[in-house]
Amino acid sequence: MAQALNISNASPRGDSQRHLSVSTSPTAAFQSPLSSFGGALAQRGNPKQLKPFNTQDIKILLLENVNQSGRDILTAQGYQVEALKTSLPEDQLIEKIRDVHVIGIRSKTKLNEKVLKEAKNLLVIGCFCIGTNQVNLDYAARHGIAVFNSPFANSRSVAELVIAEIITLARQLGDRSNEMHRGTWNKVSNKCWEIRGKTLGIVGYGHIGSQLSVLAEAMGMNVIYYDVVSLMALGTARQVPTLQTLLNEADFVTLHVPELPETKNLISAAQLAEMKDGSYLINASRGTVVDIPALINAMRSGKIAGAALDVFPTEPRANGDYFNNELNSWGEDLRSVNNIILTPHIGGSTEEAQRAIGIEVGDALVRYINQGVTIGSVNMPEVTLRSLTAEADYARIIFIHQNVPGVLRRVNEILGEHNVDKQISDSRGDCAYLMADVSNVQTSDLRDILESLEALSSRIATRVLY
Ligand SMILES: NC(=O)c1ccc[n+]([C@@H]2O[C@H](COP(=O)([O-])OP(=O)(O)OC[C@H]3O[C@@H](n4cnc5c(N)ncnc54)[C@H](O)[C@@H]3O)[C@@H](O)[C@H]2O)c1
Ligand SMILES: O=C(O)CC[C@@H](O)C(=O)O
Repeated sequence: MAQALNISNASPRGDSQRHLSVSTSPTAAFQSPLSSFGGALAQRGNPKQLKPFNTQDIKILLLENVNQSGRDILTAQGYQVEALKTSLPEDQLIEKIRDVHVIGIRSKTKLNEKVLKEAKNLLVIGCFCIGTNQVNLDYAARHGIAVFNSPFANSRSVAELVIAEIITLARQLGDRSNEMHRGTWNKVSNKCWEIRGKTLGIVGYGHIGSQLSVLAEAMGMNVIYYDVVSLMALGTARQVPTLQTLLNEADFVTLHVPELPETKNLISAAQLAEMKDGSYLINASRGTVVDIPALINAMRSGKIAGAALDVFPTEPRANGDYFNNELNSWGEDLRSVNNIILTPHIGGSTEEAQRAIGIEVGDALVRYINQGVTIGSVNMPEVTLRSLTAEADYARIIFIHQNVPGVLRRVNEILGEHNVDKQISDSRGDCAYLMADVSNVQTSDLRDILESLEALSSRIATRVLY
């Protein structure tokens, strides 16, 4: 089995050095020729396996109860996988992240600059969810750390939850059920409605919003939507030109936008005032999108007849933790309002969605670790090459570098002395990714190539796979 992987990674400022030569240990510096280069894996006629390292040296930390499907894919590769059920407090996260090559998270773990600065060996981050707002994507790209997510595997689950919430709010089911649990019979129809013929206003008509549109029409609702880009309407839905138009016309407003500076408090006192009297608000996007104290006021005044919140600006770290004023200053006020459904960020939490996410992100991580393929990355250019042929003396060179003029000329000077079979290069923002498959290279050639590439001032990270 081929055995040596060299990954070295330095920040553009040169303040961190990361070397990985895992014929013995992932943290040992690269020194020796790649001893088993062109070994048993290279069989003529089959695609070559780009797994030139001892897979058991790759250390992976999975947090927040990543689904078994993802864990299985990673452990089947032979990687060392540690899986924890919760997120970690920042100090413990920093301790752990220093040691690992891969981290898998969901929505709670904040991989900000402070944490990522400590992640000297980190190659890749897997977000086992849709949202990637919890990761500093630019910092990661500038340090050669690719980030992957699962862009739509839980969209249907969220859309179904919202349908359930629309009916639950329209019929005040939460309050009736709570009363029965307390032993009180309260048979009322006052301000309980059918949803047929009502207007649903969808803010953000992406993967979730558009799924929801189809389901809502099947229930007899009229659908309007507002999005910052012009998007094809499904069914008989209608795009409206402004958020205000949507708020003025909708009986139910549901939010499906990403967490961005522009979506912070997208719904605050002024927007709630624009909504129809007795209308409903649903937020299963991100907690920062709604100004919750303003919502509490609007519900207490009767302006808003009901709300469903699945996401909150600050969410507890683990199951069993309290949702109270220590977490968010308005926690107890929110809990006291009538006809409000509060759920613990479970929009995407179904068996189907979590299993699909585990497979999608697990596969993307394996492809990146073993082959350097970035298809699906949310912070790096998306680059792939077909598999190497099974020749013994082929290698794949990966050069992640700053996107500045003149780099390709320098790289081509280095690689130009060898037989480059295929090469691809792409850039995204400040980061560029070059992948080249070279043939007829000996181990001494590879060492020279590596040393020359690493000497380039534009270098962020260099990998050789063979
Ligand atoms: N509650 C959950 O468990 C759960 C599950 C999945 C996703 N989410 C959240 O839902 C969000 C939406 O998911 P998606 O898959 O539909 O995303 P998406 O990227 O497919 O769609 C988002 C849409 O919002 C639009 N948009 C962006 N800024 C806007 C603005 N200011 N005003 C109006 N429209 C705007 C975009 O143009 C896009 O069409 C995710 O970013 C994630 O944060 C939550
Ligand atoms: O599973 C999670 O923690 C996040 C779910 C959802 O918000 C997502 O972004 O996919």
